[in-house]
Amino acid sequence: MVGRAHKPTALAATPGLAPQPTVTFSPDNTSVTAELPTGESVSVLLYGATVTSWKDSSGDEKLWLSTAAKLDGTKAVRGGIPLVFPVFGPPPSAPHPTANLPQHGFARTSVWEFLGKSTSESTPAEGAKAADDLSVKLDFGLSAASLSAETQKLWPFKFNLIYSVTLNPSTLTTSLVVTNDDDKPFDSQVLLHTYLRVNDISSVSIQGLSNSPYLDKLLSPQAQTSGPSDLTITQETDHVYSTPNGASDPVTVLENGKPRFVVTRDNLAQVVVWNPWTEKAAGMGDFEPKGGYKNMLCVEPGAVGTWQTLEPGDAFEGAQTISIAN
Ligand SMILES: O=P(O)(O)OC[C@H]1O[C@@H](O)[C@H](O)[C@@H](O)[C@@H]1O
Repeated sequence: MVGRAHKPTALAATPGLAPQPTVTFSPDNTSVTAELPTGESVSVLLYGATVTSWKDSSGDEKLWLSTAAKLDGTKAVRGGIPLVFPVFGPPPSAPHPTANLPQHGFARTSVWEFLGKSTSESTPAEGAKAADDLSVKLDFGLSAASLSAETQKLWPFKFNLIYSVTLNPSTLTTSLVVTNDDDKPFDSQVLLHTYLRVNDISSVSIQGLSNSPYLDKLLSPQAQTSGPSDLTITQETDHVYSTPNGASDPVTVLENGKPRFVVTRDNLAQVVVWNPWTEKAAGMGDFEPKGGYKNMLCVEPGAVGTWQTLEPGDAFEGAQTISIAN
């Protein structure tokens, strides 16, 4: 799909230097994988800059990916972390520049360019292993020029997106910078559509979304306010929370009362919680196994409550960090 003459390879081993992260391309050049010397890894498909895998040091997968997900660039990936831009959900029916775009926009169905990697290592705390501080960042880019002529016509703005995926031993950070390169303003929404892997949805609870205004996309009227209890998932769920303290409210996913993931946000005021449950999962051709809804929970930080209007030359940045809590 994407040719790349000079593939990055593992950094050369220098005697006396601590082992460094490796970055490798898949044989067909469609996906890039970074691995820390301690064994954690992350893989990103150039199609959509979709994170398709995040593993801890024991090889345990942290993201849910459908076994029927299309990874060949014919359809947005069902699972991992698809990237939503410039519109969340079905486009508005009222006249708006995003009105003709597909559901969740074009970022998740466009081929991104791999811009490079960087590594960092802070001074380790006394007694800590150097590798504990080691991180690797992969940068990806997408601009109007790389969209198909058809998509450029549907959304006629010059923009630049830089998506960075940073792997630390116990965290994954994904951040998006949107820059308006046009001479007119544009509106956009951003969402990081993270499919977390859980052992059993019936033992999951979610902290950090209580007493919060939210839209229930399955109900009319949609506007609701959550109660004081932790959220549990017992049926199809499609909620858009605007937490009281905005992006500074962390969201914790627990299983059997034990924290598994903590999601923190930067500049992303909303959190979508989505689980398709039985019927919706059954109706999605690329959702397999059908019982997979028991093993996934989408916790999706986003700026989707309103439109982010960017003036020419201005930029918007939003990020999530997912920490493994046990
Ligand atoms: O099937 P898609 O386009 O990937 O969307 C999956 C879900 O994504 C969620 O973010 C939306 O809130 C849901 O309404 C939607 O059904």
